[in-house]
Amino acid sequence: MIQLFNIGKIYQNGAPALHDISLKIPDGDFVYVTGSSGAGKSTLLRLLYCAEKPSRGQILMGERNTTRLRGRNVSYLRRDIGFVFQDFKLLNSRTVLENVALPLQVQGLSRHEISTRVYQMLQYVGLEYKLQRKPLELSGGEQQRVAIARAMIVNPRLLLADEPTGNLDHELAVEIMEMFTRINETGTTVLIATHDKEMLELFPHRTVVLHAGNVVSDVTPDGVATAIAPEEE
Ligand SMILES: Nc1ncnc2c1ncn2[C@@H]1O[C@H](COP(=O)(O)OP(=O)(O)OP(=O)(O)O)[C@@H](O)[C@H]1O
Repeated sequence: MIQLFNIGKIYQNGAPALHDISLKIPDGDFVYVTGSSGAGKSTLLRLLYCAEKPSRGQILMGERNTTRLRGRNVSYLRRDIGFVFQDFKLLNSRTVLENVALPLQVQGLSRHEISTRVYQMLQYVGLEYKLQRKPLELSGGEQQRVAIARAMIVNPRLLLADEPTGNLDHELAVEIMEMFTRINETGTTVLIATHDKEMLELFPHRTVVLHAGNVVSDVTPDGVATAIAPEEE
C-alpha cells in the first residue's frame, strides 16, 4: 500500500505545485493521475520516485516512510520502482541491450544473469531481434517499449509512467497500454500520469484528477468515489 498524507510541494523558486494531497493506493492497483497542464501530475510522480522531497506531509510505501530518505536509501527504494518517461530518456549512444541492462549493472549482478534477464525482458516487449540497435534507429513505439523494458527489468513493485503515450500515435498508444495492463496483471502497481482522454476511456481504471495541486476527484470505473474533493478556500 502506498499512502500519501497531506502532501504539499513548493519548489525552491516558490512555485506551489501540490497543496494537500492525501491518497491511498493498494498494492496491485492501476491508477491514472490526470488534470490540466501544471496541475501537479509529474510532481506527484517525482515525489513517489524520491526525485523531489515534499515540503510537507508524509509518504509511506509499505512500512517505509520515504519522505526523508537520502543517498543510498533512495537507491534501495528505487529498486522497487520503475519509471517510464514521456521522452523515453534512453541513452542514444548505447544499444537497446545496454540500455535495458543498465539498472541490473547498477545492482552489481553477474554478466550471465544480466544477459539472461535482458533477453527475456526484450522478448516480453517483442524487441529481442533489435537488441543491438541504438535507440534512434527505432520507432517511437519501439523506443517506448525499450523504456518500459528498462523500467521493468528490476521487477518493480511499482511502475510510474509520465505521459507514456503522449508522443505516440493511436495504434502504438494502445499497444503500450496493453503492455501496462499485462504488467499490472502480474501484480505490479501501475500509476500513470496522463492527459490522454482516449486511453482513459479505452482502458478504464481508477482516475485521480488533480487541479492546481489538489485532488478534485478520485473515482473507479464503477463510479465509486474513493476520495472527497477538498473544499474551496
Ligand atoms: N522543477 C521545477 N521547478 C519549479 N517549478 C516547477 C518545477 N516543476 C514543476 N514546477 C511547477 O509546478 C507546477 C506543477 O507542475 P507539474 O509539472 O507537476 O504539472 P503537470 O500536471 O505534470 O503538468 P504537465 O501536464 O504540463 O506536464 C507548475 O506550476 C510548474 O510550473
